[in-house]
Parts: sequence; C-alpha cells; structure tokens
Amino acid sequence: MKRLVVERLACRRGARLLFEGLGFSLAEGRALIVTGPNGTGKSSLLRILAGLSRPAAGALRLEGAAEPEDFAEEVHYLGHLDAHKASLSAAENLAFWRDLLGRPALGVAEAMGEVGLGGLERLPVAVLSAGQKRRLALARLLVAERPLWLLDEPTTALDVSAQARFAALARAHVERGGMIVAATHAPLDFGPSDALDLGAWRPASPTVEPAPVPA
Ligand SMILES: Nc1ncnc2c1ncn2[C@@H]1O[C@H](COP(=O)(O)OP(=O)(O)OP(=O)(O)O)[C@@H](O)[C@H]1O
Repeated sequence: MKRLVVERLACRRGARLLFEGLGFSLAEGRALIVTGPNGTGKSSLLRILAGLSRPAAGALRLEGAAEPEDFAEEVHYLGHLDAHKASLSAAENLAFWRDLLGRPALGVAEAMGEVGLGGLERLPVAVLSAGQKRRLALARLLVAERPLWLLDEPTTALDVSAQARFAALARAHVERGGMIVAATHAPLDFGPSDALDLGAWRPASPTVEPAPVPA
C-alpha cells in the first residue's frame, strides 16, 4: 500500500516563509487538490514533492516505494512549462520521454490518441497550438508508469472537451491505485479527492529577513 506522507513542511522563497507546519497524507487511489491565492506556494509545494527544491523544514516520504525518502523515480511532474523540443515532432518528443522515464506504459501513438492528438504525430511541436502542446505534455503521463502524478495547473490552455478527456484519464489513474497532487484554480474532478487550501498554512509572520530593495 503506497502512501505519501508530508510532515511539518515549511517552504521559504527569498526572504519569505510561504507556509510552515504543513502536514497531510495521501493514500493510493486518491487525489489531493491544492488551492490557494496567487503566490501562496502551490507551485513551490509541487516542486518540493518532485524533489526539485528543498523544504526549509519538515519531511516527506512515499511509503511503499523502494526508496521512501528519495522517490523522484516514482513521480511524474508536470509544471507550467511543457518541456518540449520545438524542432522535433510530437511523436519524437513523446518517444524521448518514454525512453528516458523507463517503466513503459502506453505506446506513443496510443498515448497521443488518448489525448486527442491522433494524426498530428509528425508535426514539429513548434507549429502546435498552445492547447495541443499542453495535450502532448499530458500524454507524457501515459507513456511511463509512475504512481504519483504532480500536476501544476494541468488544464491550462485546454478546451472544454480536452479538460473532460483529461479528467477521465486522471480518474482512471486514481482508480488503478495511483495518486495525484494537483494545484489548480479551476475545478477538477479526479475522483476520490481531498482538498488542501494552502492559504490556511501561511505563517503568522512570513518575513524572515528584510528583502533587499532595488536601487
Ligand atoms: N526563486 C525565487 N526567489 C524568490 N521568490 C520566489 C522564487 N520563486 C518563487 N518565489 C515567490 O514565491 C511565491 C510563491 O510562488 P508559487 O509559484 O509557488 O505560488 P503559487 O501559489 O503557485 O502561485 P500561482 O497561483 O500564481 O501559480 C511567490 O510570491 C513568488 O514570487
């Protein structure tokens, strides 16, 4: 049984403590929807969970993983940037990620079909629309098996039908025993879910030291 456990987590950016004392646990087969006003630290929390930045304090582990304290191999992280090579085709980009990530799941053509990009495999990413680029980024989640999906505003630029299609893929992941932590300003239906309002974890006095004022 996998379970993400976060204890007494604090995040500092520059001179400000964004949140502190944050604790939650997320069992397999559930999603956690993280909300909060702009600048509360949703993206920063996801980056900490993905192992891309260090917390100022606290601990996190993925119980049931081979290496509970260092579980970067167990996560898919989808940030604001789509991380595509513009000159390569859509299929080449996805094939790159499939090879790099390991633990292959869907094939490239199949994954592109799932996100509604069938027929666009050979187009260079440079000519894809913003929504098509986002769909291609989401297809990455499908080509490699990773139990924990960390999604930062995953539905940005998606039209209504693509949002619904993606929500169905996310629910299927959760139904299979996967986990999702998603930061969003939009309502997302990822199946059995918990809610985390990060604004509630703001410290009483967020400024750690005076910020330098530019001359
Ligand atoms: N490298 C950095 N140095 C200093 N401050 C930073 C750095 N990165 C982010 N911040 C600040 O940290 C705060 C939190 O940013 P973050 O992107 O995590 O918020 P968010 O809740 O995801 O916001 P949004 O809803 O706008 O996406 C912001 O005030 C931001 O300016």
